[in-house]
Amino acid sequence: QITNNTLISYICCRLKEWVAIKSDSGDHTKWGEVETMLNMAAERIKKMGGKVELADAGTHQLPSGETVLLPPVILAEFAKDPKKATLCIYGHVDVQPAKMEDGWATDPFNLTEIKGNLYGRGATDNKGPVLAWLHAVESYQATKKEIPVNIKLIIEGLEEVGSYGLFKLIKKRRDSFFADVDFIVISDNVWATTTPALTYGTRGSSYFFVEIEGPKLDLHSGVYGGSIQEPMADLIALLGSLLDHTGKIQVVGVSDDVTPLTEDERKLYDNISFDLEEMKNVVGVKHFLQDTKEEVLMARWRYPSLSIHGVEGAFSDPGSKTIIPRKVTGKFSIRQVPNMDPPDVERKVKEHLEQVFSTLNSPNRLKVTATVGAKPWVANLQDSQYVAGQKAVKDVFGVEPEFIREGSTIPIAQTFQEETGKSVMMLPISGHDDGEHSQNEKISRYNYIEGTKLFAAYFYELSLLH
Ligand SMILES: CC(C)C[C@H](NC(=O)CN)C(=O)O
Repeated sequence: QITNNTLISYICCRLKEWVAIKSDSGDHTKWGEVETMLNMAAERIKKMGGKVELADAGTHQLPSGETVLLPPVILAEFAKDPKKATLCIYGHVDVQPAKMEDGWATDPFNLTEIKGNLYGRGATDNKGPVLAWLHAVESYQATKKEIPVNIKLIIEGLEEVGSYGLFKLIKKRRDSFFADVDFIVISDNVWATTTPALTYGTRGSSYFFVEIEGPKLDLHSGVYGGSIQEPMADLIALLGSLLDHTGKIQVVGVSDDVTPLTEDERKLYDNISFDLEEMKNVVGVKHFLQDTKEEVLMARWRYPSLSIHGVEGAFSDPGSKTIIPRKVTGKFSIRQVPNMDPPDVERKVKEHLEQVFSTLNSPNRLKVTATVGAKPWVANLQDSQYVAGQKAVKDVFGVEPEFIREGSTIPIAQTFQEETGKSVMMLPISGHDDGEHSQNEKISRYNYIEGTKLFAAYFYELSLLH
């Protein structure tokens, strides 16, 4: 007889094993770890009786021009009953980079429980939720209950860099793997508050590399300083031209196509129990750029934003070094919303940077590369999946879910909807303070376990729609 506590320890141990794999997809030289993680997930699904294919995702050209082989994508399915609806679950097992030196309180790759929270890179984004889906399937198997829907899985290892190869794979498998799929569900985002939520929109994203190349070598600033135009100074001028102090993007025309806010949409914000003061404490800021709850949420979810992420090649170690770096690459991204179009945004950004660069009269070389190019996604709230999701939340948590959008990007969401023509819903189980991509990312035991129950209930509620 297995007790509840033993079972919970067991599923937390599984998350510990998954978090221990450093499947950071940001650096292509480390994609071996991503493959290890995919193989581990594939083995787990096989042990559960699933049929697994590690589908070839093709190749990808890096900004450097080098072509690399992509890690495979897991396409899996459990026994099929033609009388039941088929649900396809999407998730990813790659993670963002993480280092102790970034300011983690515990080793990011050693899942550590503190006061009911499980800390580790990928705990919430997205290894925890992927395992929760598998555990929901296993809960039916272990209790010898028929799973009320047919289950398919698509699990990738490059979501955090823009899902390279996945767009083509979905097109290729539209009439085979996806032909009998009725619903697609994704759990790769967070609640807005402590109330469970159903997500009906995510922002898209384009990621930019701005390279400035100057002298042949890094130079001594005492010897050459004052006599050459420094790449870093050019880059700072370019990066500084992108945003004003109110957060408004300065690239001409970039925000022109944003869908206007309707009264119906505005009303959706009234019922969200988002507390501005609490959120200020969670992130540690004195104030947001906007004043009201609605304005802050809209800025995060339904308007575009530009963020500057880093500079490669600049001196960034502790201590001082009197160097003029020869080549620096600035990195920033623009989150996009309906009806913005990533290729159009990318063209406007390149034109803007070239125009500003021309005013610097610099002898240095400018190169701008755009990657990701992920479209925003918005669902129809009348979609029947939302009825099933709403009921499942009520079954498990005893409350009505909040209907929210999400500021981050699930690159493949819109492609799923466009290419397969199937209904897509996001059913998050991650907490609003889980710190995706940040130091001390975590998932609470509560969300991990109750989230598993939510997924099991969702299978049941979905089957009632069919
Ligand atoms: C394209 C991005 C890197 C994708 C990434 N997605 C998530 O974090 C989803 N949880 C993002 O930065 O939005």
